[in-house]
Formats: sequence, C-alpha cells, structure tokens
Amino acid sequence: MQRLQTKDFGYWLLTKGSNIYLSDGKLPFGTADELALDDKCGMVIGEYQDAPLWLVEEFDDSRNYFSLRDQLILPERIFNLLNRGVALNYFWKTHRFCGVCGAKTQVMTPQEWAVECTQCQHRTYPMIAPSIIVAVRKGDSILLANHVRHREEKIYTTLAGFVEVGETLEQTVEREVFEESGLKIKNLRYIGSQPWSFPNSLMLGFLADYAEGEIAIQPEELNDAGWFRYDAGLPHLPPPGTIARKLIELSQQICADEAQQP
Ligand SMILES: NC(=O)C1=CN([C@@H]2O[C@H](COP(=O)(O)OP(=O)(O)OC[C@H]3O[C@@H](n4cnc5c(N)ncnc54)[C@H](O)[C@@H]3O)[C@@H](O)[C@H]2O)C=CC1
Ligand SMILES: [Mg+2]
Ligand SMILES: [Zn+2]
Repeated sequence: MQRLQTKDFGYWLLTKGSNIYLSDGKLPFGTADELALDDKCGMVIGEYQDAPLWLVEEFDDSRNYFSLRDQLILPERIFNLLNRGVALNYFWKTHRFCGVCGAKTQVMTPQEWAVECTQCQHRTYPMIAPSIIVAVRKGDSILLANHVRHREEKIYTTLAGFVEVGETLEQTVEREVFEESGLKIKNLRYIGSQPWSFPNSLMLGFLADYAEGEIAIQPEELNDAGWFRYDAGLPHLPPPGTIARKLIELSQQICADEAQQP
C-alpha cells in the first residue's frame, strides 16, 4: 500500500464493508486529485477497461456506496475483481496488529497481498473462508430452501455452508446437507466456484443426487425446504450471476434431458 500521488490515475475502487462507491452506476475514473483521494493510501489490484484499478483504503466518506451484490449483472471477471478489492480491504481492516506479538503490521505491496509485522516480521496472507454450495436433485425435482435470512423476500435457493477445519469438501457437503435438511446424498460432482466477499468467502459449487431420508429442516438456518419439480414454475430464485442460480439451472437442464430419454 502506498500514499497516493496526485497524478495517479485509473479506475478507483472505494469500499465500505461489502459496499462500493459508484458514480452514475459506474466506477469513477480519473486522477487521485480529481477524486480528492490524494491524501489516502491505496494500491493497484488489477486492470479494468485497459486502465489500472486502484483499491483505496477504507475511510470515512460521504459519497454514495452500493452493495456488491447489485453488481452481479457485470461480467464475471469484473465482478470477481470487485470481490478481490472488498476482500482485501476487509483483510487489512482486521489485521492491523500482529497475531504473534501484537505490534503494528504494514501492508506488503507491491510484492504480495500480505501484511507483515513491523517487529517480528510475521506475515499473514488474506483469509479466504471456503463455503460449499450444493443443488440436490431427486428425479424430476430439485431441493430448494428458504433461508431465515431470505424470509422476507421468500427466495428459495440451494443449501450452503462453511467448511470446517479438517474436513474434505465432500465431507462438508454431506454434513451441511444432512444438518440443514436431514437428507443423505450421493453422486457428488464439483461444478465451479465463485468469490463471494460477504466478507471473505469462496463458494465451491456442487451437484448431488438424493440418496435417502425425509426432509427435516434445521430451524436456526432454514424457514422452509421442499422438492420442486423442474418444469412446474419454480419459486422466487436467487438472481442470475450467483453460483446458486447456476446450480439450479444446471439441475433443471439435467431433469429436462432425462425427461427426453425414452
Ligand atoms: N453466491 C451464492 O450463490 C450464495 C452464497 N451463499 C453464501 O454462503 C455462505 C455460507 O452460507 P450459510 O448457509 O450462511 O453458512 P452456514 O450454513 O455454515 O451457517 C452460517 C454460520 O456459520 C458460522 N460462520 C460464519 N462465518 C464462518 C466462517 N468463516 N467459517 C466457519 N463458520 C462460519 C456462523 O455461525 C454462521 O452463523 C454465506 O456467506 C452466504 O452468503 C449462500 C447461498 C448462495
Ligand atoms: Mg447454511
Ligand atoms: Zn509480530
């Protein structure tokens, strides 16, 4: 991280938690002094529209910030780059002091996105919290659940949960599905991943098939869960661009393909 120079230029990413500053719906472009950022610290975290993308250290700012979630409409590469900025900022904010000796840390840039202790040189790298997400299918139906945090919007989505220390991803999927729905699964397949900086997750997406059990929801996590036929008008789903939506659509496609078979 460096003190910005008046003529540093490019696109600028200003974050407040998982919110980002947008001007007319776009990332601001220009020089540090044009954006009144020349007394701040920042660093280049990638390239955006053929110009450097600067991440600025979070500060008390009266501009208008918007949730990163609203940027899912952007191309995947750009959405992921914004996630990088939000997650790095969260990392700095929560690692100002050394976990070994308690002295102040400094951000090591440009060599690495790490913080290093100014006394004992202990280095800490950005913390990423892996979380599985899985669409479970039973014949022509998909398991969808209304999470307690989506109770108001009535969104139905796939099951998800954080990886615990010492688990394989396969174990996490089996444990989370069983804890949240009471079901056993089989035929687990890895599909893909999505950075998810709320504040520092990485979603690892899977498909699975139902093996056995009856739905018994975990009430602390879920409000409702059920089997939804792929072709019968699904409930309100998570927005396009989420890995959850991708897994649901893939499952629908598998159901449709199977229905075509003689
Ligand atoms: N991108 C997408 O399509 C979707 C992303 N998600 C994300 O998946 C993540 C996990 O989903 P949940 O069902 O909430 O997880 P979960 O089933 O593991 O339960 C959440 C609980 O896990 C604990 N926890 C929080 N942070 C943790 C961490 N870093 N490591 C271990 N435990 C932690 C807390 O006790 C929290 O209440 C969330 O960040 C959620 O936003 C969920 C659905 C869709
Ligand atoms: Mg969960
Ligand atoms: Zn130290």
